[in-house]
Order: sequence, then structure tokens, then C-alpha cells
Amino acid sequence: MAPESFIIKTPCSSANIGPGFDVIGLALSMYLELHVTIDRSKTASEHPLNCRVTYEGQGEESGDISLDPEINLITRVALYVLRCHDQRSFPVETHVHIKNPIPLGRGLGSSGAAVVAGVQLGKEVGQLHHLTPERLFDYCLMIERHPDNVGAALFGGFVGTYLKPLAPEDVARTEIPLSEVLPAPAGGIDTGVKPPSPPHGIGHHIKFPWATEIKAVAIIPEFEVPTAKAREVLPSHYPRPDVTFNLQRIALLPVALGQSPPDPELIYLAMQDKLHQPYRQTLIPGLTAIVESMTPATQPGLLGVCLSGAGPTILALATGNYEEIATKIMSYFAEQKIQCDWKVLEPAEGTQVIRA
Ligand SMILES: Nc1ncnc2c1ncn2[C@@H]1O[C@H](COP(=O)(O)OP(=O)(O)O)[C@@H](O)[C@H]1O
Ligand SMILES: N[C@@H](CCOP(=O)(O)O)C(=O)O
Repeated sequence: MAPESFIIKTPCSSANIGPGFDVIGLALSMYLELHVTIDRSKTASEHPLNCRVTYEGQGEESGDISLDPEINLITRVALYVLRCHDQRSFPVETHVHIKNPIPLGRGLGSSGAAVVAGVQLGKEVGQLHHLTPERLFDYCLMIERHPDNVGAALFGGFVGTYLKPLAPEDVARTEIPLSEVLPAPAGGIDTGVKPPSPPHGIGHHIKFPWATEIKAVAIIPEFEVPTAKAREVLPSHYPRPDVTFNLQRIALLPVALGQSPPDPELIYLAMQDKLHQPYRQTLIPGLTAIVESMTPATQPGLLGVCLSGAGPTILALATGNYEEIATKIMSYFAEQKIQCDWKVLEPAEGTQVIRA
């Protein structure tokens, strides 16, 4: 039997886009790829859980990414899906080569992409053909509880996402993680006990239109801000005027970004936020100065600027002059002695499985 091979391709994402905290996500054209080979003719494997993991890309040199299939985020998520379906390990003999250009801990949804690719990997290697994209979303939300990144990475495009309140019997199931990211490997170190399957229909999404003239300029500082840390600085309660401020803008944002030609003044207003960016400036030197000074009036081509996800990447939406916009934003970071990389990205399709 010839070895089977396929590629899972998952986009990075920018969450929030200003006021849409934990709601809005935008899939962007930088892709995590899993190159998977399965030799089902083999009867035994020398690798733990029948899986060899190799990695190239971001964090490769620092050795930040574990190659142990029970610890690596992608393969442990795949194992979680497999174990929910009574498959304890990968098929003999599986090789997962991860190619990851998405910077880690920078607010471009590297963990969301890893979770989505991992869930898709579990489906493919386990031949779990009945799992629809909507059901895969449930599995993702057992691991990454905010739906904006995983929704964009799974379904693609510019999305609004929302969670259905869990039924009382699901809330009572204490094994269902309500924390941000599972603290331990999903499904646990293999104890032989079947892990909890997700409740059905936890998360939902809706696709918004996107005006084709609009590109996303990502200015990526060299330092990392783990998402969990950027959530710890947020308050548990908000002043009512700040909530109203964001509600007013979130009602505008999807309409403003779908209109062609784009209206810079409207988009600039629609991208303002009072629920997360002001609190995160303590972690991201220069953030307030950038958000307050970069306007369509001062920067031709600019439509609006925001923190990408939990940061520290800054996302500028623009119709032109990308290099000038990026250079100006990088100059604010340079004042703080912070180097940056920058890229022009476009909205991307969701996760695909490519077979030769
Ligand atoms: N391709 C990958 N393979 C394995 N682990 C990954 C991968 N991408 C991200 N991760 C894990 O996710 C962490 C970053 O997650 P997070 O703090 O949420 O930042 P981000 O904004 O990049 O999603 C990394 O430090 C790493 O542990
Ligand atoms: N809504 C979340 C999004 C986190 O995105 P990431 O790309 O930084 O993981 C938040 O703002 O915390």
C-alpha cells in the first residue's frame, strides 16, 4: 500500500479589529502548513504514539516548539480528537512536518491556527469523515475558548463569532474546560480513559463582506506577549459608557469594511476601542501614541489602526502607501528601542486539506 500524503493549510488571523473583542476575526494570508504522511502498511513504529513530529519556522532555533506528540499543541489537539473517537494514538506510521511562518505570541493567531490545524489533523488521520467544520469548531473551543481566532482560521475571511451558552447539564460537567487554554495536554496524558467530547454547537460564526481594496499591514514587534498574560491585565468589570462606546462602533465596523469604495473617516471611527487596547498599553510600549496619532488625515491611504489580537502586532488597514504607514508605526517602536518586521497581508480562505 503506497503511503498516503496530504497538506493541511491554515491561515493566521487578526482578532478584535478594534472594538470586536472576542467577537471579530480576520483570516490573513500567512499559512501554517502540516505536511502529513501516513504509511498504513507498517505494523509497528519506533516513535511515541506512532507519530514523528518535525518542525521548521518560527521558534525553530530557540527550540520553543516541542516535538513530543503528546506535548506539541498541534499533535496533542489531534490526539484529543482521536481519543474522543476511541483511537488512542496516530496510525502506524505517521509523520507530521510542521511549516510555521506565523510569529509566536505576537497577536497573529499562531495558537488559534495550531488548534484548528490540530483538530483537522485528528479528523484526517482518524478518518473521521462525519466531523463537519461546525463540529470541528466545537472541538477547537474546548481548547481555545475565545472564538475569534479559531473561527477565522477554520472558516476563513472576515467573521463575527459567538458562543452559545452551555446547557445546564454541560456546565455541570466539570471536565469541560472553561479556562482560556487547557492547562494540561488535551485529553490528558493517556490514561486509557476517554476524554470528554465537546457539547454540540458551542460556537457559531457569520461571514461579513470585505471590500477588495482594503489590505492589512501587520507591524510585528520582535517581543512576545503571551495571550494569557494580555488577558490578565483586563478588568473584570467595565464602566457603562465604555461598553456603549464599543457597542456603537461594533455595529458600524462590518458595514464600514464591506463598503466599496471604503470610507476612511467611517472606518477610522469604527476601529476605536475602549475595552482592551487601553489596558494592554502597559504591555506594549508605544501603543497609545500609535493609535492616537495615526489617522487618515495624517497618513494618506490609511483607513484605521488597531492592536492585532492581544498584541503586540499593530494592524493598519489601508488602500495604499503601505511602506510609509509601516515605517511611521515602526518609528514609534524604534523610540522604545524595539525592532519590527512588517508584512502586507490579504484576507484568506479558511483551512484546506490538499491532496495530490
Ligand atoms: N505551530 C505551532 N506548533 C506548536 N505550538 C504552537 C504553534 N503555534 C503556536 N503554538 C503555541 O502557542 C503559543 C502562542 O500562543 P499565544 O500566546 O496565544 O499567541 P498568539 O497570539 O501567537 O496566538 C506558542 O508559544 C506555542 O506554545
Ligand atoms: N480576543 C482575543 C484574541 C487573542 O488573539 P491572539 O492572536 O493574540 O491569540 C484577545 O484579545 O485576547
